[in-house]
Amino acid sequence: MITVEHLSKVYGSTPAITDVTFSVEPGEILGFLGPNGAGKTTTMRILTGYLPATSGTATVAGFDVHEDSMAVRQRIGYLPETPPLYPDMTVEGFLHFVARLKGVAAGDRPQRVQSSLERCNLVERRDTLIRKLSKGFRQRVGIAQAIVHDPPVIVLDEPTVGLDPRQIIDVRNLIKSLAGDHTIILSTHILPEVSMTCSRVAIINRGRVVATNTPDRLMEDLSGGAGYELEVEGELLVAQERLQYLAGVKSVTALTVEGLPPHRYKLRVISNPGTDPGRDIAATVIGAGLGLYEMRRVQADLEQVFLELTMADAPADPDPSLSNEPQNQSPSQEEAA
Ligand SMILES: Nc1ncnc2c1ncn2[C@@H]1O[C@H](COP(=O)(O)OP(=O)(O)OP(=O)(O)O)[C@@H](O)[C@H]1O
Repeated sequence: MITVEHLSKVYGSTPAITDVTFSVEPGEILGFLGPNGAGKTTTMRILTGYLPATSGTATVAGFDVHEDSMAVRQRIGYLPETPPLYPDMTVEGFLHFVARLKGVAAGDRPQRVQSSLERCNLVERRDTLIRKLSKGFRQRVGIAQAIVHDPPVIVLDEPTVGLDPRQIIDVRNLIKSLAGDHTIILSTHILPEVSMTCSRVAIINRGRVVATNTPDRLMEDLSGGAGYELEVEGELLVAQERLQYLAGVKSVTALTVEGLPPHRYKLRVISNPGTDPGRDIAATVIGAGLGLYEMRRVQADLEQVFLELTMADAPADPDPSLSNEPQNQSPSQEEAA
């Protein structure tokens, strides 16, 4: 549905994106994840036909974004970082206005407006002036204007920035409900956004795509996988040697940890996917006459992958917003919503 090949954009002499290539299949939600300034908005704006690329090509539903920019705009719903809303219009009036701008036939407009009001849970606010809406409701109006012409593709640039945790859950659920019928690209610098919402993720850093896969595969392939962390007393080499030959064990690494008592050290034992050698690990350590002071299961996580991919060549003072998810939000709240 969307193909991006070797796309580059240079502003003056500043390269914003370089050789970006990825594709999105029909019905997928692709998370475009990267720190601030990575090139997400630039890519979204090229895809939606608002900005010409310096080189490379991109197509949406078979149309070239540069050559057939009008055909592309008709097939894309775009929610920019700051949605273009008219504060003195009512929600319904604004959606009618946008439907007309997007070329929806006059006879179809009432049905299209009603459908996007319903999809975005705005029916009860249809007569409210936009300036009287909370930020969360305004964001829903932003999404409603993006889908009012029923485009096959939706592009959402940082759709939950500035929302409170409850509003974030509502908007994420809304986005998920749009998948399947629509193909969606969602740009974000918030990690949990992609694991909770997206079927696939492309990680972009300093203008280059550094990984693309499902969140699970990225974690499996790049974070080294799941396993156990042990605190052991005795001979480091004995423990390492015995553990690495156990069935189901992929690797054993000694960790550098300050402040441990003499002869104590920590080991990370990574298991092969689909195996759980925990029982054998404990038995082996004790069977070798070593002391086992702690044994803790470690999960592969997307944050580790993201940091490995984006922080390696980052400046000394990294951007603290990389994981600026509100702390009081949890997957269980999302489930309950
Ligand atoms: N109009 C412009 N003129 C010059 N440089 C620009 C312009 N727009 C963006 N850039 C630069 O291009 C790079 C990519 O910016 P872009 O806005 O695409 O990143 P982003 O990932 O969307 O970041 P953010 O999350 O902060 O919006 C940055 O270095 C930015 O400073």
